Amino acid sequence: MKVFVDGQYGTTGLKIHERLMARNDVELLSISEEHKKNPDIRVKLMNEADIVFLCLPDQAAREAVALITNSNTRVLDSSTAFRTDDEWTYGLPELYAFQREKIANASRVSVPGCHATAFVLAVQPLVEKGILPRDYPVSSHSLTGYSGGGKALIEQHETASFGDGNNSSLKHPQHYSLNLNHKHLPEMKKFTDLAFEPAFLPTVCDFYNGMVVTVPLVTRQLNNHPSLKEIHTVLTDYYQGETFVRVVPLEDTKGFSQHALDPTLCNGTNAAEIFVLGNEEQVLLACRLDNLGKGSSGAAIQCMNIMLGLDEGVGLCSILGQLEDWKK
Ligand SMILES: NC(=O)C1=CN([C@@H]2O[C@H](COP(=O)(O)OP(=O)(O)OC[C@H]3O[C@@H](n4cnc5c(N)ncnc54)[C@H](OP(=O)(O)O)[C@@H]3O)[C@@H](O)[C@H]2O)C=CC1
Ligand SMILES: CC(=O)N[C@@H](CCC(=O)OP(=O)(O)O)C(=O)O
Repeated sequence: MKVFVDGQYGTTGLKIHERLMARNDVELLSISEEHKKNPDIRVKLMNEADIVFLCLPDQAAREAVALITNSNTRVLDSSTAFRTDDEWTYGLPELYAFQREKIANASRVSVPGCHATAFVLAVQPLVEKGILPRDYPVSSHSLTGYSGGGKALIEQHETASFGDGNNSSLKHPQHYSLNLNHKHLPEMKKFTDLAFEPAFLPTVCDFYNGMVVTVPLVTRQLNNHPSLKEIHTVLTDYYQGETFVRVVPLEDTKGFSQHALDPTLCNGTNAAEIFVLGNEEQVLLACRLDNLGKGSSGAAIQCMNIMLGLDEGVGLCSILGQLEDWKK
C-alpha cells in the first residue's frame, strides 16, 4: 500500500508522516523538503500512491486534487476546501451509524476541522434524538493551543519575546475570528443538522496543542425540559462502544465546581472526551481533544485505517485523558 503525504513538512503533515513511519503495513513515498512544492514530482507521487494525504492550505489542496488523474488513488484532505462538498465523505466515523461504511467505500474523504470535530460530537446526537431543537440559538466557545494555526502561528508564539517584544501580548489568551465567521461554521451546521450556524468564538492560548470546545444550553428551552442526567444518558448511549469518543461518567465530574477543565489532557491521543456539566437549569457540554490528534492527523489516520479495511485504531493511542483530581 503506497501512501504519499503532500505537505509532509507542515504541522499536520509531519504528524501524519511520523505516525506512518512507525508502521510496516504502508510504503511511504517521500518528497525532499527542497522539492516539496515541485508540481512535477508531486503529480508523479500522487498518481503512484494508493492513498494521498493532503495537508496543505485550502487553495493548494484544490489544485492538488485537480492533479490526480489515477482513478485508483484515494484522497484524504485535511483542509477546509471540501468539508461540505457532497462529493466528499466527512471523515468523522462516530458521526452517524452509517458513517464508517461511507468512509470505508469513499475515494475522497475530508478530515473535519478541529473545533468542528469537538462541536459536532457534542451536539449532533442531541439534535438527532430530538432534545435540542434544530432552531435553538446555539453558541459555542473554544479554547485552543496555537499549533492549530499551523507553522505561521507556531513561529509567532515561539519567537515572541515575552516582556517587551512586539508579540508579548501572545502570552495572554486571544479571542479571534471576531467577525464571528469562523471557517468551520458551515461544517458545524451541516453535520449537526442545526437550522442556523452557531455563534462561535475561539480563543487561542500560549500552549502548543490541546482544545476544549464548550456549548452552554438552557434546559427549559430544550424539548421536554430534560434533566442534566437525561442529556448525559443520551450522549453516553450514542457513543457506547466507541474506542475514541467517551462521555465522562457523571460521578467522575462531581467535584467540578472546585476545579478547572484542562484542555491538554487528551494530548498525544486520538481521544475525544465529552463532559456534561452545569446544573438543572443550564447545562454545559464540553468536548476535549488534541487538535493535532482527533482534531487532524489522528483523525486522518483513523479514516485511512477504515478505508483500508484495517482496525481503525492501528497506530493510534486510545488511552483517554486522565481525569482531573475532581474525582478523587
Ligand atoms: N494545525 C492544525 O491543528 C490543523 C490544521 N488543519 C488543516 O491542515 C492543512 C495544513 O495545515 P497545517 O499543517 O497546520 O499548515 P502548515 O502551514 O503548518 O503546513 C502547510 C505545509 O504545506 C506546504 N505548502 C503550502 N503550499 C504548498 C503547495 N502549493 N504545494 C506543496 N506544499 C505546500 C507549506 O510549505 P511552506 O510553509 O513553505 O509554505 C507547509 O509545509 C490546512 O488546510 C489546515 O487548515 C486541519 C486541522 C487541524
Ligand atoms: C489556533 C487556530 O488558528 N486554529 C485554527 C484551527 C485549525 C483547524 O482545525 O482547522 P482547519 O483544518 O479548518 O484549518 C483556526 O481556528 O482557524
